[in-house]
Amino acid sequence: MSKKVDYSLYLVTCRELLPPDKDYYESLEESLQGGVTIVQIREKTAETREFVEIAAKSKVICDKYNVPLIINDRIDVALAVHASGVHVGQTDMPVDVVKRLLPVGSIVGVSCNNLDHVKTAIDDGVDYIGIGSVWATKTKSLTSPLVGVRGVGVLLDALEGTEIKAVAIGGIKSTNILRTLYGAVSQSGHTLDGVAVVSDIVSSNDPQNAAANLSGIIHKFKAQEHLGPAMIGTPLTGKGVLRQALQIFDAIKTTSPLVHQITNTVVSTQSANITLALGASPIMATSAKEMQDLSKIPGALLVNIGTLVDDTKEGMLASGLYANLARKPVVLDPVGVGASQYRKDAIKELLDTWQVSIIKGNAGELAALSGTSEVESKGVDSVGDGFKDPISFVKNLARKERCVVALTGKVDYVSDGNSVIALHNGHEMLGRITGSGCMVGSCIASFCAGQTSLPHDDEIITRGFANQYMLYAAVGGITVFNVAAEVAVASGNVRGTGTFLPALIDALYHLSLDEIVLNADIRICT
Ligand SMILES: Cc1ncc(COP(=O)(O)OP(=O)(O)O)c(N)n1
Ligand SMILES: Cc1nc(C(=O)O)sc1CCOP(=O)(O)O
Repeated sequence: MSKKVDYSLYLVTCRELLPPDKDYYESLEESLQGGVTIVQIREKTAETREFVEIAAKSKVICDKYNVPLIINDRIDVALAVHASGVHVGQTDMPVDVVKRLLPVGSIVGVSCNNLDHVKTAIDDGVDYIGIGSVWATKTKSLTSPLVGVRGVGVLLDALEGTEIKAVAIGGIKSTNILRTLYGAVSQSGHTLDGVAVVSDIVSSNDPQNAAANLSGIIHKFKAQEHLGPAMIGTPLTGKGVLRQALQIFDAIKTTSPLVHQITNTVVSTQSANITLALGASPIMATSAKEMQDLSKIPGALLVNIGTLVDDTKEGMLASGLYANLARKPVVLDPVGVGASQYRKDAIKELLDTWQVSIIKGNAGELAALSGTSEVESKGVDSVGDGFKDPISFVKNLARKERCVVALTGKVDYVSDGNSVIALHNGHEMLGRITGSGCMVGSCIASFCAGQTSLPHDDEIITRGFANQYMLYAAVGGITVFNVAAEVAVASGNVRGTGTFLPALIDALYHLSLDEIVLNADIRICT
């Protein structure tokens, strides 16, 4: 039976990281006052006597706050101070020996970096596992590969059906804790029981505040967790979704929100023009150096990897992180992700670094992103007829990535992990010009920016970055673009692909609410 332990904010101590003049015990007590729920004493250089002395004094402080004290590696020290348990690594004393030596009821935790470690930990019957390192860290030199946020989810899968708890460790700080909590999720929706932190608390001059900051984020996350991946409470209707999308369309026209777009060099100009035609305002900055400043102004961020280079990737990584911190929606267009290992690695890094609100891609791109070979791609194009069951595919991917997913094709499918909506508008001319998919991304991002001026249901918006409007934003962005294509061709001004693009921009510029209502074909699948 698992012991009742609150693993949510797990402090691992490190005297070497204390700020100059900061007393170790003072720092520990302040951390506890800030909301640390479990403490591990990790002394890598102390002599045994000193270790025992530190552990004994720390135990008195932890007892005052009714917080369990764990000892790193040293069973003798744990026994000497009557600690609540021990944490061991893969090369430390084997768990069965640890369990034999410690009093019954002691907490035993083990470090895990891969699936084999987790399987052994299950067989050994540990109480919790420490999964790491999730992010890069300067606190210790790592000998195993980084797990990455989404990699933690894979290890959580292996814990299904057990009562073993899991914390993530390594490089976790206030700037990435939300992504860590959100992104580390098993296929059935299990999330971390907590996060273990060293430097973000220990090296702070104000550890109480540092811990309180982390604790606040964890509690908010845990409070929303039971709400599950679904973002819309009431059953959807095609008309209802259209009404919401039109509301955003109207908001774009009246507020002209700024949309930050880091896109590819092939489509940059036409993406900016399509954004302007819709009524929003584009900003196409790419340098990592200005991302913090820029995150404050735009209503949404679009990241499109069509012509990815290392410098732009740095900008993308930074922009998403700052957008997350500013709670601005992030739209990801994984253009041609299946084409090269470089793109696959980049998408993994981006999705491990920030929480995305909407992922939009064709069947080949989304297949590559999700790791299935069901649909192949050729360059940036999808090959073949797409997924056998696109409805289940988008729903599952939305649940896995905790965002809205838009699968584009002859019919477009949009899901928030609960509902799936099929969009039947569009024209075959869109497939004959370059960048139509990228322009759809700009339209979706404009809708994401447009929704910020609308009144939000507080309870639902706090579910994360993908609030209830994200589904409508994806539907709205795709629908207006596709309806504009139909209107452009019907106008009689299109003589070929050369005249189609300006006619499309014109049609979008003049598109009225009535035209959208008349033409939009939005169907609820589930
Ligand atoms: C909660 C938690 N997880 C992992 C570790 C790492 O432990 P270990 O592998 O034993 O490495 P060292 O801490 O000994 O460097 C941990 N301490 N706590
Ligand atoms: C102690 C430890 N164990 C790790 C593992 O991967 O098992 S990473 C790590 C250090 C974590 O420190 P910080 O929060 O400062 O990054």
